[in-house]
Amino acid sequence: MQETTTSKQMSNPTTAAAALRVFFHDCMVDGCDASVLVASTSLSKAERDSDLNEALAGDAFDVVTRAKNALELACPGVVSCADILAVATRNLVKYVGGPFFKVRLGRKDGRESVASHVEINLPRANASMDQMIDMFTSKGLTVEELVALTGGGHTIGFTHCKEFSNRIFNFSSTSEVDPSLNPKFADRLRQMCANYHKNPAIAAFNDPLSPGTFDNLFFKNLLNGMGLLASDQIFGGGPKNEAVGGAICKEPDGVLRDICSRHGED
Ligand code: HEM
Ligand SMILES: [Ca+2]
Repeated sequence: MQETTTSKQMSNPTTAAAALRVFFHDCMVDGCDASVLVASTSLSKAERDSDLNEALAGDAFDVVTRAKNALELACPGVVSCADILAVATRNLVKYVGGPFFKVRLGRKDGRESVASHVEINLPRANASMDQMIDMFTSKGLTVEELVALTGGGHTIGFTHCKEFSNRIFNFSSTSEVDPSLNPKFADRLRQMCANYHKNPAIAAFNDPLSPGTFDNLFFKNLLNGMGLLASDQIFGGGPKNEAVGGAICKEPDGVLRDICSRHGED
């Protein structure tokens, strides 16, 4: 397993982010049961083919397939794809600088994969804070976990221009770009995405300062107006994001404010 994940990451450095997002999209929809890997049939449309999963990167599916093939040869019918996805993601996150943690095994692969379950369980880039909180707390995750997991997810990987184009082109009748964006960052994004209609594959780094490393720069970016997605920037709080109706740092109870100040200070 270790060998499969390491060699895949070395040959395709986008694999870690790909797997982490697929794991997130799997777990949020009917639990971590690998239902996101299941293919559609003529009778039913699977999660994989829902609109929200359209851009999941092929490297993630490939690394699971490779590990599954190797494990089936060694011990047929023992290790589930759900466990493989969990362990592969852990290994890959560690490889790009993240923490090591033990993964408890024994997940069973789901028999059901229903495309319509995706939309109600996963947030989009224009989700409000309340929608994100509702989705996470309905799975037993706290608000702090929502922020930590999203910061952990978006410290690596890419986002296609269409996910944030409304923030950099024709934002409102008074402003071309979202005022919560750092103006220089917005300029760079506008140049990069100028032709995104013609070339929808153009994508920007989620964390422009350290795109391939798992670290806490996501949080520092937010404080500088460099959250790529509107949903990310909501977590930034502070005066810059009043326009998008944040902010987690402004909560009076102190708990949420701690998350921002902790990451903003060090
Ligand atoms: C909670 C709100 C979240 C929203 C609205 C959101 C939304 C998005 C969107 C729109 C993209 C860009 C997809 C594309 O253009 O291809 C993306 C990428 C990504 N997300 Fe999230 N996400 C959220 C939370 C998370 C969490 C909790 C994780 C993991 C723990 C995560 C991991 C990732 C990763 C790794 C990528 C990059 C994928 C790649 O480069 O292949 N996200 N997310
Ligand atoms: Ca990073």
